[in-house]
Parts: sequence; structure tokens; C-alpha cells
Amino acid sequence: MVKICCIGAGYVGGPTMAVIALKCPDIEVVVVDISEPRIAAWNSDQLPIYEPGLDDVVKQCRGKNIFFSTDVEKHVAEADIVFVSVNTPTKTQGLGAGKAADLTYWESAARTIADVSKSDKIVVEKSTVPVKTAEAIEKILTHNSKGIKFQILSNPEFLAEGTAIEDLFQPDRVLIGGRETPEGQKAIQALKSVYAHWVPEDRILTTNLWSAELSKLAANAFLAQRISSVNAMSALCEATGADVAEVSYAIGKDSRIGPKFLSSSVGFGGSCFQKDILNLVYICECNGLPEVAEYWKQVIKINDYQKSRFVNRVVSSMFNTVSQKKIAILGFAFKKDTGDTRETPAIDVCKGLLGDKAILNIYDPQVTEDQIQRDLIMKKFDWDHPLHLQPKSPKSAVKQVSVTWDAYEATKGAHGICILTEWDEFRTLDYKKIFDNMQKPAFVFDGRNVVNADELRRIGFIVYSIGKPLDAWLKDMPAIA
Ligand SMILES: NC(=O)c1ccc[n+]([C@@H]2O[C@H](COP(=O)([O-])OP(=O)(O)OC[C@H]3O[C@@H](n4cnc5c(N)ncnc54)[C@H](O)[C@@H]3O)[C@@H](O)[C@H]2O)c1
Ligand SMILES: O=c1ccn([C@@H]2O[C@H](COP(=O)(O)OP(=O)(O)O[C@H]3O[C@H](CO)[C@@H](O)[C@H](O)[C@H]3O)[C@@H](O)[C@H]2O)c(=O)[nH]1
Repeated sequence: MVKICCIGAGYVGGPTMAVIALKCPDIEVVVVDISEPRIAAWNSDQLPIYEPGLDDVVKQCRGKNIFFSTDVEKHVAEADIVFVSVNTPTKTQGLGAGKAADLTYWESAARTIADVSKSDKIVVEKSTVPVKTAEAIEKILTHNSKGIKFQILSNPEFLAEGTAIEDLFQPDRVLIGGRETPEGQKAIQALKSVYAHWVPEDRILTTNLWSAELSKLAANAFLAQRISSVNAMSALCEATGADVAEVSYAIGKDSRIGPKFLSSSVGFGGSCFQKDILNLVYICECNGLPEVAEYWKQVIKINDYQKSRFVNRVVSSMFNTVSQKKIAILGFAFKKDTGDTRETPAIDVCKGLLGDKAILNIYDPQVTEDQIQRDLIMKKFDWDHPLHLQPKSPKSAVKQVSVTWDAYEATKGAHGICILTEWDEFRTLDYKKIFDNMQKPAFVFDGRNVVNADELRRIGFIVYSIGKPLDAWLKDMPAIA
């Protein structure tokens, strides 16, 4: 029986390995992590991450051919294939701070593999890493190998949170990069045969190592660039009376452009897009390509612009101040169907409103009060002074923020509502009831274009929808940045 060990039981390691275990009953999978609470949660009824369909998959194979453990060394030693799916965040200190990927966790995992291995292994890069990382990992492994042979493969993950199980069941493609040597090709075939249990052959692409590593960064950069492009258009739509949804639909009908990933929003979030583009920017700079770096940096600049544009719109619409005004925040996660708040645009929007002394009442169906408080206390990265960054650990809660477990409770007595995540339930709320319980004039700022603006206007709301023709009220308010 082939044995797989995955180092890192996070958003990628957990779901990916659960699906491999489900689809490959002849393979034994052990997911290991240094975090005891995480592993305890994977072994309980309350999994550490919320992902539709995940509970069901885990229940079907946990204890049969998938196990979760903190005994990293034992399971790495026993495995034929070791996936490394540890976090690779942006560096916050030292050389490349604010841009380069922090490979501390990766390096530590590689050293563990080198230390404990007693048999040949295939080591699979599942984490998103800078192009050429495999070369560095190879060096760590071969310098400590005691004669054991390692083959490094790059097998980046393309799942999106909220649809992880669907994406893993039916991936657009699986990408495997390896050395162009007979041993490298053999390793590629071994990993291919794992995925071939359920992924059609023509969807398993094989390339050299560097192409696979770079394709992951390129895919995220292209996806994020589409969102920044449509968000840039949304500003022009508001200025001209065009409707961004109509523009997206019209351009998406061109088969060369395609309809997906063209929804204008308050900005993209999530743990990947910003981090991976910064990483790409850094790699370009290190390779003497400042123009290319500048091109990709613009994707992030527009994203930041979109978030501050939204905050400015809220403040300017409400008579140029939100000081001591109660604002209901509906949605805090970076997208629907996840409880993940990493880099969520809600953090910047809330901080912007708090900066103008607003009082926030936040509701998200999947995010806890503790998480929201931690996110709002965390200091934002200072781009101009990267070396001065000190990620603060939370000392006390942000006083002007309260968290409720109900949208109606959050909006009671509010002057305005900001919709920051596209949770389905926000489409079907009883907005008449909400309106009756709010201060007047009552505002809705829809950062995800989920509400029917005309219906809400009929109720009496003043509505701002991203990239849509403006209310007469909003047109009369002072111009925004
Ligand atoms: N989240 C996504 O949707 C997504 C999608 C595709 C790719 N990725 C990439 O996959 C990687 C993992 O992302 P994630 O969201 O799963 O991260 P995560 O933070 O949820 O999980 C990483 C886990 O690795 C563990 N870990 C770190 N060092 C370890 C070590 N030396 N030994 C054992 N365990 C260790 C951590 O405790 C943590 O539980 C990143 O490189 C990310 O860019 C993420
Ligand atoms: O038209 C769109 C599509 C998305 N978003 C926003 O973009 C962000 C990212 O969304 P999405 O890409 O769906 O989720 P992620 O889980 O971040 O997945 C991305 O990042 C992963 C990590 O690298 C990759 O594996 C996935 O392929 C890639 O889609 C979210 O804030 C979305 O609300 C928009 O604003 N408009």
C-alpha cells in the first residue's frame, strides 16, 4: 500500500488529503501538523475549517485510510510520498519584507524530512512557493540525505475556498512539474497515478519544475488582475452612468474574455492573491525586471484604491462624517461560504470607518467575535517603513466594535449598512423590517452588489451599489477621492 504523508493540516492540506483518501482507498494518508489544537479539531466533529461538503468527505474515510496526527517525524519517516502544504506567508521582517515569501515553515519541514527519512521519497511542493524553491529544497535534502534519494515535484493547488471540495473533485487541471531526468519522470508518473484515480488523464498536465512553480503565481496574478480591471471600470461606471454589471456581461460574452471572475466588488481578499502577487513582484525585481514588477504591483494598488474608495463613499454620503454613527457591517469573511478572514477587505473597510470614529456592529454567519477583534487590532503593514513593522498581539478589544449573531440585531438603530461579503442570506433579508428599525435617512452601501437596489429604494433606503448609476442623493454629495 502506498503511504502518503502531508505536512500541514490547513485549508489546503486537510481538504486535499481528504479527497485523495476518499478517491484512493488503496492509499493510506496521514496528515500531520505541529498545531495540536488543529489536529484535535480534525479528529473531532468540529473540523478546524468551514468548507461545504468537507465534513461528509472526512467522515467517510477518517479512521479508515486517513489519519490526523501531531507525530510529524514518525509519519514522514514511513511515507513514500510527502506533500508539503505548510503556510508560506509574506515576510514581515528582514530582506524582502512586505513582498518576499517567508519560507521558514517550508525550510523547517524540509529539514524534518531530511532528518527522519530512512527510505527514498518523493517530496511534493503543495504550498505556493517562489519559482526556483525546489532547487533550494533539493539542496537541503541532498546535503542531509545520508545516501537517501529524494525527488522533488511541484504540484501547486488551485482550489478556491468555499468551493474546495467541488474544485478537488473536478479540477480544471492538475499540474505536476518535475526534473527532466528518468528519476524525475518516474516520480511524475507515480504522482500522476494517484490523481488518475479520479482525474481524467487529459487534465493532468506535466511540465518542468520551474514552469509548474511559476504557473501557480501566474494563475493567481491573472485572476486578481481581472478583478482589479473590473473594479477600475466600476469607478468609471459610477462617474459616467454606465452599469458595471452590464459592462461585465457584455465583455464576458466575448469568448476570448469569458464571463468568470468579472464581478466588481469592494476588493479582493483571501490569503493568496495579495501574497502571491507581492511574491511575483519581488521575484521580478530580483531578476532585474522593474517594469514587469511595476505592472503587477498595480493590481494591488487598484485593490487598495477600491477599498478606500468604498470607505470614502460611505463617509461622504453620510454628511462627510460617521463619527459616533452606528454602522452595521454585514459579512466579514473574504468571500461567502468560508469563515476565513485572511486579508478580507472587511478589515480595511472597518478600520477606515473606525478611523472616522464610527461605531460598528458586525455580523458574519461564520466568523467569531474573537477573530474579528484580533483582525481589527492587528497593525497593517507599513509599506513605506517595512522594517518598522511589528505585528502587535491583541491586548484589548476595539471598543467601538460589537459582534452579533444576527443581521437584524446588527442593523437595529443603525444609520447605515455596509455589505462586505456576498453571503446568500443577505439577498433575502426582510429589508422593510430592517428599514423600520434604522435611523433615518437609512443608507445601504452594497460592496458586493447582492441587493436589489430598486426594491430597497422603494422601501426608502438610500442605496450605493459598486459600479452602478448613482442615486440622486449620492450624486449631490461631495466628490470623492
Ligand atoms: N488557502 C487556500 O485556499 C490555498 C489554495 C491554494 C494554495 N494555497 C497555498 O497552500 C499553502 C498552505 O495554505 P493554507 O491556507 O492551507 O495554510 P494554513 O495556515 O491553513 O495551514 C498551514 C499549516 O501548516 C502547519 N505547519 C507549519 N509549519 C509546519 C511544520 N514545520 N510541520 C508541521 N506543520 C507545519 C501550520 O501549523 C498550519 O496548520 C500556502 O502556501 C498557500 O499559499 C492556499
Ligand atoms: O469576480 C470576482 C471573483 C472573486 N472576487 C474576490 O476575490 C477574492 C478571492 O476569491 P477566490 O479566488 O474565489 O477565492 P480564493 O480561495 O482566494 O482562491 C484563489 O486563491 C487560491 C489560493 O492560491 C487559488 O488556489 C484559487 O485558484 C484562487 O481562485 C475574494 O475576496 C472574492 O470575493 C471578486 O471580487 N470578484
